[in-house]
Amino acid sequence: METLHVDLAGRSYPIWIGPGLLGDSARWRALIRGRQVLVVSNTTVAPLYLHSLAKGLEGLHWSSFLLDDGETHKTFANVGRVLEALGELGARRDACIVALGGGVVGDLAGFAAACWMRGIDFIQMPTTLLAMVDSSVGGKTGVNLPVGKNLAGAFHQPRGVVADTDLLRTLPQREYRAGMAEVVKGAAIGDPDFFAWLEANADALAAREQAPLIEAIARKCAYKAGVVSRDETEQGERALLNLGHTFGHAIETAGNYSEMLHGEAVAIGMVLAARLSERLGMAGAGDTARLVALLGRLGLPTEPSGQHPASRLLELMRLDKKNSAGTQRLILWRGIGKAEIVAHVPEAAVLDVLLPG
Ligand SMILES: NC(=O)c1ccc[n+]([C@@H]2O[C@H](COP(=O)([O-])OP(=O)(O)OC[C@H]3O[C@@H](n4cnc5c(N)ncnc54)[C@H](O)[C@@H]3O)[C@@H](O)[C@H]2O)c1
Ligand SMILES: O=C(O)C(=O)C[C@@H](O)[C@H](O)[C@H](O)COP(=O)(O)O
Ligand SMILES: [Zn+2]
Repeated sequence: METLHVDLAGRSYPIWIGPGLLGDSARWRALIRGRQVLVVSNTTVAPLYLHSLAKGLEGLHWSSFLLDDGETHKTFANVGRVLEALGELGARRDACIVALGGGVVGDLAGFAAACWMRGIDFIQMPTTLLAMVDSSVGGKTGVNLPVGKNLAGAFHQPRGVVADTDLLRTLPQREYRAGMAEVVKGAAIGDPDFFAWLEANADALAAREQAPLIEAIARKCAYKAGVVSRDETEQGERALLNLGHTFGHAIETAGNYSEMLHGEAVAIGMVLAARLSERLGMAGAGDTARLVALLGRLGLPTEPSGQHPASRLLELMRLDKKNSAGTQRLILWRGIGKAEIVAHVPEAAVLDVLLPG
């Protein structure tokens, strides 16, 4: 098992990564301070794993709330339903939410925890690769709105992250690949050695071999934990974790959150950001080629589907949270491991990379 930490003054928390952690309740139960627990999960994950979690909750006053499955259910209305479930539990300020699921469950349950009585504890129990390497760490919680992705939310850190890698055995292949996009992203932003390691281990990772998989999860989490510890609320460096996301979120929103998975949209978004960096003279074509090749070997898409007009995607990008006073701020790069925040990116150049061919 690997143990990492997010270091925040007075609110530091552990990230545990490895097999058998769901059954190791002696470890994670110590994170629960009160007697009341609401487990938030979904209709796919709960039948697989809620019974194992329940064994560790014996003696506590707990209930569960199950979301319907999918990104389209990461909504404000469902936050309201979780809050109602907390009301039915009679949740006090020392109650705790346990988020058992992928990034949709984790983001939404975390946001509900931030709202109930202005903030109660929650624990992230990620069950997808994407949630283990990214969404469970760092305290970004929230929901989608029809006009844009993650536009309502709060920074609210969990008490801890319990990433039981055994749970990945039931994860569908397409979801596994999508999680790999966020692993590649971490390396592409700031860790060229990790990128080279991913290139060397791409076949083993694509084949879901356990040892390199656990190493990849731990390396990505260590990278993200460092960034979050230095810049919890995205005043600067943390924005780099958005590489590929301004494009990716526009692609997800244009498809009403149902055409493409988050990780797939991010993979395409990173390639578009790399091409834009080339066009602006910041990076060379060789770096884009390495990125495209690695994503391709991991089974990820690297080209937009062409289903949505470039003008529509550009319009959606204008509502990105990183923009200010009419200025498009994007995360671009100077090559592998060297991402930068760039303001005043000319819209014509953005449109150029969005246009097909
Ligand atoms: N907060 C953050 O920092 C952050 C970071 C990255 C992504 N996100 C968000 O995360 C979301 C995407 O998360 P995701 O990729 O985990 O998607 P998801 O939560 O929709 O889960 C993917 C699918 O896998 C299923 N599933 C989950 N665990 C399973 C398991 N062990 N076995 C079988 N099936 C399983 C789910 O039911 C779902 O169908 C997006 O909303 C994205 O915006 C947030
Ligand atoms: O943790 C972060 O910071 C990230 O940006 C991680 C992203 O992978 C993630 O998709 C996040 O939800 C995006 O946040 P947003 O603020 O751009 O909506
Ligand atoms: Zn992401």
